[in-house]
Amino acid sequence: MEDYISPYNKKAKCNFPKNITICDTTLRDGEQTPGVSLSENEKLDIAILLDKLKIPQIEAGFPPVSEKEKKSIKNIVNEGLNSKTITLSRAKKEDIDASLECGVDGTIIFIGTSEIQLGCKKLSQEEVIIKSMDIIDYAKEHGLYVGFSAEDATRTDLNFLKKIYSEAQERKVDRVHIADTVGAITPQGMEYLVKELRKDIKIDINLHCHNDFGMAQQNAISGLLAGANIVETTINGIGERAGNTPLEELIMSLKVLYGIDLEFNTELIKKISKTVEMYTKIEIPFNKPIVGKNIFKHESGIHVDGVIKNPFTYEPFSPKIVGQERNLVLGKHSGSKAIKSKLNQFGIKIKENKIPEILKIVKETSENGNIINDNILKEIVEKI
Ligand SMILES: CC(=O)SCCNC(=O)CCNC(=O)[C@H](O)C(C)(C)COP(=O)(O)OP(=O)(O)OC[C@H]1O[C@@H](n2cnc3c(N)ncnc32)[C@H](O)[C@@H]1OP(=O)(O)O
Ligand SMILES: O=C(O)CCC(=O)C(=O)O
Repeated sequence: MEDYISPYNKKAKCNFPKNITICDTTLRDGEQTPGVSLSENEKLDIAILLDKLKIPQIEAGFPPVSEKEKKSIKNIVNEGLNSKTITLSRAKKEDIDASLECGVDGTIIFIGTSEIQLGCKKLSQEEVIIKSMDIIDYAKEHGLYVGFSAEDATRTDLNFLKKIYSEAQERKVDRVHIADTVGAITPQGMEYLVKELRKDIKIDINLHCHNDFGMAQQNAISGLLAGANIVETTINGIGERAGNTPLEELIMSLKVLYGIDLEFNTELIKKISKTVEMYTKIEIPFNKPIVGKNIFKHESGIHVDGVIKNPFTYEPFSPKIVGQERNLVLGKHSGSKAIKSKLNQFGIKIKENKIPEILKIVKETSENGNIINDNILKEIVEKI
């Protein structure tokens, strides 16, 4: 693989579990982004791209939302993808029935467990255990792969959390979810919590991290290092409020920085990111790690000179790994090498002593608030 990262990464001891996997929830939590409503075809397109990327599990939706939502989930199931399809369910039999009707492989049963959630729903801890175990039994009896999510787990009393996860484990759920529902935990808090839970919980632990403080990815990595082994992600990090752990950032950090290659087809990342941007109408910030349009774009003269000589002077990995392209642009911060490189690209031959003149006009044009596109550069050259 083409990259050039810090040699100190390997010096630090990082004991990741062997069986890390990803469940992508773009089509469920991602779609909960206010204002987003994906059509059946759009959902199917995204699911197909996730499958091509080789994401093992797709959370395809939340069936009780509407008849159309159920139809979208059924369409994805009927596509016969390699990725497993799962849904979200409340602790209600009707939700499990709806998931069964959709024909998915599994479902995640969630219920609020923190004091604030229990208070709002007027439920005691005991009632929550009884309610959720009943539904877990029901879902398991009907052959579903079952995840149990303690909603707001990171603000839930630890003894209660251990108790409810242990009961779920006894009922043979396939995994438990630590939902950091409002992004309220730190990476160190997540490490502590996962290590505590790992004393009792031997099944898969899934991390559902929200990004309210920009910590979602760090929390996921910290949780994995502490012994959790599944992360829920969304493309472009969309989702409730500040969103979820971004799929592209997590898998590329694991692959490039930590050397954990989950064998995804990462060259499809830019395509899937653009598709989600187009369908959700949520613009990707220009500086969004991995997929933003500035990630492999260089204007500063010293950087352009470096990148021309060796791209790894100012890039940690090669754009083609994620389906991006390198882009050298001209502006106020350009140097002569950038001008020469652009002229070469256009096959324009010009005397060496004219380059400073062109550079001066390029800088002035940019400082006057204009973008120097290819045509403007050609006009400048013609003038000279
Ligand atoms: C943390 C998460 O992201 S959880 C997922 C959140 N996603 C969504 O809410 C998106 C989809 N939601 C919807 O389409 C609707 O809210 C529906 C169809 C699910 C429910 O609609 P309504 O029946 O009209 O209920 P409404 O949304 O107003 O209120 C939620 C109800 O669900 C109950 N509820 C919330 N969580 C759960 C749960 N895990 N198990 C059982 N009931 C629950 C609430 O207590 C409330 O019940 P109440 O009416 O007795 O007070
Ligand atoms: O854990 C999950 O997958 C569902 C819960 C959730 O979406 C949340 O708490 O934010």
